[in-house]
Amino acid sequence: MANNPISGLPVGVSSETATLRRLLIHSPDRGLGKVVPSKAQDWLFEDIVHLDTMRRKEYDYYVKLLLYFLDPEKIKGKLAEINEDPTRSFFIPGTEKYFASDHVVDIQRLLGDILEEPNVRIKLTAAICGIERCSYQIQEELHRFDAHELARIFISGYCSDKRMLFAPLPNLIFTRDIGIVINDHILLNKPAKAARTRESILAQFVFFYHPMFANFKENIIEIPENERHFLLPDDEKASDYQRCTLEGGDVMMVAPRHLLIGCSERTSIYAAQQVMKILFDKSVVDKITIIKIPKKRDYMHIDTVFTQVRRDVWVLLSALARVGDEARKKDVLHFFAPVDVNKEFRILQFVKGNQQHPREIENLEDLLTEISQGDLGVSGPVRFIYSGDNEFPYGEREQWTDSCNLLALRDGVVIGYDRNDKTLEAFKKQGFKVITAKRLLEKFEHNELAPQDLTDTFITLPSAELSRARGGSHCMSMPLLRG
Ligand SMILES: NC(=[NH2+])NCCC[C@H](N)C(=O)O
Repeated sequence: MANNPISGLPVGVSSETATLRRLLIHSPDRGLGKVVPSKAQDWLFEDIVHLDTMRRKEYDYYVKLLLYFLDPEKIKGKLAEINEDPTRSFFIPGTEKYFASDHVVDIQRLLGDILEEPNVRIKLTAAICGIERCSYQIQEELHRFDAHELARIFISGYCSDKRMLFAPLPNLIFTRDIGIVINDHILLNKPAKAARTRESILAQFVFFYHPMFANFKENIIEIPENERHFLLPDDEKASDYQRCTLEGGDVMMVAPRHLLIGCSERTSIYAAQQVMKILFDKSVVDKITIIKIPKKRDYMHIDTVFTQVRRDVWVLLSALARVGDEARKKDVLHFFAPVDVNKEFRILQFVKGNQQHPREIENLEDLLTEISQGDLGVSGPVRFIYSGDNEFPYGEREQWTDSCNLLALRDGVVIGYDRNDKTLEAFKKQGFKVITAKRLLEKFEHNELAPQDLTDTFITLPSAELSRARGGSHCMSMPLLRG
């Protein structure tokens, strides 16, 4: 492989808030600018986006922040030059000025690397052309492109000669969903939505063929399908007990031996069971808690409903929590409410060796308190910050724009969207400092502050365009190494 691809680096995630050292991301690519209104919803966006704004004024800040925290040498002192470059070449894998960090890694770069190998290129081209039903002629034409351009085509569907060969992958920016590092294992997803199928083929090739994961090949887990899966009705019509789908936003590595799996619109109970069996058999974890949430577009994955901020602080949506439940029970109407509303939310905890006797946990706060105190050794109280400060109607409004979907750079230092005002107020009330990404980067660049000095801080990311894609900073990250 040319250009010295990164090889054999460590992989390991055992918590949600230990210092983030390496992660997989994907900068919005040209495919996002090709989404047409009639397909936006099918492609899991609520609207079309303005690509240039999304990149320059929003996502690029995310990358700059990540670099400052994880790989400062790549960025320190260069901010003005980067900001002034109209080509954004610093952010584009395969170009001369690309930041090429081994800590903040764009999956597009890894894809470009593996496509340098003739054997991989032939196999992957055939696989993509197969699922996208390309003609033989197109398959032949694709061999003309160099590796990095081919990676761009596979991701964006768009060819530099202005042809669209197949649909873009606008959701690849949500790298969280393609796979999950569970201790020293990597679990690959099985997407529920057709719009995300090509993503998982690309991910499968990257994890199996890129030298970066060479030492982990034995530790890559693919979820076995239902033996009779080919008899099941198409997509979502199959029942939760037969269909095998799982997306990374539903899997949270909260403590070294404890994994959470959400069963949701995207992750089926069947898949959760398969994963539990494999992880217990391999002894990767000892405890798995399954959180069943209503299958609703707004909830999608469990990480849209809660994420961890600090060992003893969590942000969550009250509607699915004890607080919301207590509020509902204050009047008598709940006696008449459709039973399924409550039944759709359930928490069951399974312990290795005793899977037949799961323990029911009544609400989210109890579970999260147990994790903080029982698994992570917190001795004091555990605090909860509610979306929209639990004030009607801001809880739901702000959850919709990812108030509960935060990425911890380290314990207590998180990145989230700037638009969720009430949630930000709630963070301030709990003693968190709030600072914009832009301001923070200026302070870093002028040596007024260093990343390691920050404590209890919420860094806000501009989000007018990004939030239309229905995912926040937690979704936009696949941590590879923490701690
Ligand atoms: N982990 C997450 N919550 N990811 C959000 C993914 C959003 C994306 N538009 C989808 O619907 O698939």
